[in-house]
Amino acid sequence: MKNNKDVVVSLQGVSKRYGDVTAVETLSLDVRRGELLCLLGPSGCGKTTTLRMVAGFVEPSEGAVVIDGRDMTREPPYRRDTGMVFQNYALFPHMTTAQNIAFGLENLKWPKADREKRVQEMLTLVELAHLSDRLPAQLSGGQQQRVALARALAMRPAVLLLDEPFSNLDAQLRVRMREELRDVIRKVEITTIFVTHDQEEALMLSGSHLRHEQGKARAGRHTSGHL
Ligand SMILES: Nc1ncnc2c1ncn2[C@@H]1O[C@H](COP(=O)(O)OP(=O)(O)OP(=O)(O)O)[C@@H](O)[C@H]1O
Repeated sequence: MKNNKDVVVSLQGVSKRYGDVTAVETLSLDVRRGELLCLLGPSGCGKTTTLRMVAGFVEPSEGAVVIDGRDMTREPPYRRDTGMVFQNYALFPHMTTAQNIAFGLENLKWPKADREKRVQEMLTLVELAHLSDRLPAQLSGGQQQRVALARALAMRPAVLLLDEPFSNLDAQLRVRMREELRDVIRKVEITTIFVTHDQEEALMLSGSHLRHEQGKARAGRHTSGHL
């Protein structure tokens, strides 16, 4: 039997409607601690909306979003203990690599020395220590993606959320970045939800731990299990 303490994210009958459009319909799923869940499906099937409901950027029309056992359905993003990497990275253009990574830490009541130490740890993790003073415009796409990942992980969130993070990269770099991301996720052992429309990407990232959510995101229509 599943131990509920192991469930980090639980979507319970979650729907989202925009007027006549139903983006997500009564979706229920659990993500356990340390699990990497790929949401895989064609454009428009509701993957991004699902991820945004977990992050708190979109409020469900129905259902509940439970994170670490607490009902977060009506809570704002900053209270949810999630870190998100967006398709376009959403880095602050006027801030250096180190400043971007430090951004979320400013709101924590950590001593300055601890914050600086954490930024250094993150720079090392994503191998960007030598580029810590560069602005995003002076970085390659892959490097920007790594800054976004480091920023999302810096606050030690319970859940890492990734929305097609490689979509702006060329094919060769995409493959390399997938491997890097998989290594980083393994190293920090973080619970992760990854959105993609690319089956190869989903398979490569989740390996033997693929839980496959394909087609329209609806309860009863998604298959779940390990491939
Ligand atoms: N703010 C919005 N207002 C109205 N309709 C929306 C809004 N956001 C999403 N939708 C609709 O909801 C459906 C699901 O969108 P969503 O972005 O979640 O899909 P997706 O699977 O992530 O697609 P993609 O892979 O293209 O990003 C689509 O039909 C979309 O047009």
